[in-house]
Amino acid sequence: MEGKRKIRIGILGFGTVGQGVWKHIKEDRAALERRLGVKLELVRAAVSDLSKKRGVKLAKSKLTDDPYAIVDDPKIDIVCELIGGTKLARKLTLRALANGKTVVTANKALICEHGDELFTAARKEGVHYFFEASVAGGIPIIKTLREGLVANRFPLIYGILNGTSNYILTRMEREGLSFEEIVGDARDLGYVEADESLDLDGWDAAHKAVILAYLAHGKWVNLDEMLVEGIRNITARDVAYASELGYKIKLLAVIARNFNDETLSVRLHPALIKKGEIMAQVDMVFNGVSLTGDVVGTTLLVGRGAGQDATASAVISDIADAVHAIQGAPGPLISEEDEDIYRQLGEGLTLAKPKSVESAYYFRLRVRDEKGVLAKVTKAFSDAGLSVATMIQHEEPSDGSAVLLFTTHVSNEAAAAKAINKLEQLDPVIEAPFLLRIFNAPEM
Ligand SMILES: NC(=O)C1=CN([C@@H]2O[C@H](COP(=O)(O)OP(=O)(O)OC[C@H]3O[C@@H](n4cnc5c(N)ncnc54)[C@H](OP(=O)(O)O)[C@@H]3O)[C@@H](O)[C@H]2O)C=CC1
Ligand SMILES: N[C@@H](CCO)C(=O)O
Repeated sequence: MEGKRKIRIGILGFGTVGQGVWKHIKEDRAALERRLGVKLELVRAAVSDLSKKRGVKLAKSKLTDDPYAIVDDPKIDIVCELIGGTKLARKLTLRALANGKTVVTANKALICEHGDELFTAARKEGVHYFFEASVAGGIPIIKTLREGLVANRFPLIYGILNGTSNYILTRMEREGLSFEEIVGDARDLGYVEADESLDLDGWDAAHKAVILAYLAHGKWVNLDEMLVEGIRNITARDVAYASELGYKIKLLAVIARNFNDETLSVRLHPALIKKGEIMAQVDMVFNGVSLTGDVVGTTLLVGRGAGQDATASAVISDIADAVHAIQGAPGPLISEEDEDIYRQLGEGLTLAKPKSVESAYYFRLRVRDEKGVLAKVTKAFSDAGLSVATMIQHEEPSDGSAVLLFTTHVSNEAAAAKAINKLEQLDPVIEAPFLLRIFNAPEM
């Protein structure tokens, strides 16, 4: 392989991930250079506040508060966009690509919103845009999907794609705390997005689900066409109730394609999964992705989904691919820039309406503990078209109320919404009814 003897890297953003990338390239430079056959130079990193104290120390000359000094620097070959957000990051990425640089990113929000434009720009400029760290942190899911499992079509991909939510749900389960009591620790560990609603309201995992759906099925799904629900409304009691029923609560992305009627459904919501499932053992900051391919069967990948080191590992793997591409090696086996391949994958595919998505359900109701209440509640379920599978009652002697927990047989979102509406109107129901979906993983 011929090409440059030295590859120069500029980093946009020197926060959790940017510092991790810098630190590991510096610490592991000799081994990396041996493997890649080139020298690596970390040229500069851009930040917004030059005076901020940072864990990874840099000479003053290596930091700039002008990100354009990186994307416009003719000496820099690879730009790592680790700023986050979608406005400035988009501008800088387009500018770096237009300047002929290879760009590596961990920014799932940006790809979800502007992936098409950015892939087109990379294709036009004859460079690559790499994004392994954008989904599931350190798990090499992008490479697995487009290279290792290239022989497959995927009826089902599901998993835990947000480290922050999984960390919070795990500690709620283990320590009985509320999520407000735990989120600060997740922040300190560097898991939480600058805009934490991305993690807590499900958007971050939804962005990742959109990216996986595109890679597997060639279709960009708009977030407003998806069911997206985060973990904010889950109480420590729901976690305990779920446990009593034999389940754990996980924030799950589910990407299901029906190859008979060519519909695709992409959704993201907390779900009860049986404690015995391997996915239920994926705890703390770990993510898990289960891919069912028509050739391979089911493959499950588990690893750290957020945090400095795991994410740096994924970014550096992209830097290695970028070095190879710059040195003239062929690009990825199937790259997102091969738009024809992706167009063909998604041809004729329609998006299932969120209301038609099928699931079994868990309902929590607080009712006045009085005669006839159960009959009213079960009638509401049956009028909505839901069939009850199990029921548990917890008495609250302090105020004479009772908490009723129901699970249902498989139905759909339209029926579940109808049930909520009917239950809300019942006089003995004294608190907003709450539901969660139950996800029954297919046999492996
Ligand atoms: N943290 C994680 O575990 C993971 C994060 N990601 C993604 O990686 C990206 C970075 O995340 P993370 O490192 O956590 O974020 P941080 O908030 O820790 O870091 C962001 C960095 O960008 C810098 N920055 C922000 N605005 C500007 C600007 N206008 N000009 C120059 N620099 C700017 C900040 O500067 P300053 O330091 O001065 O404020 C900071 O150094 C995001 O897209 C995120 O979604 C992906 C996987 C895991
Ligand atoms: N905030 C994200 C970072 C990794 O993408 C998470 O918690 O999963």
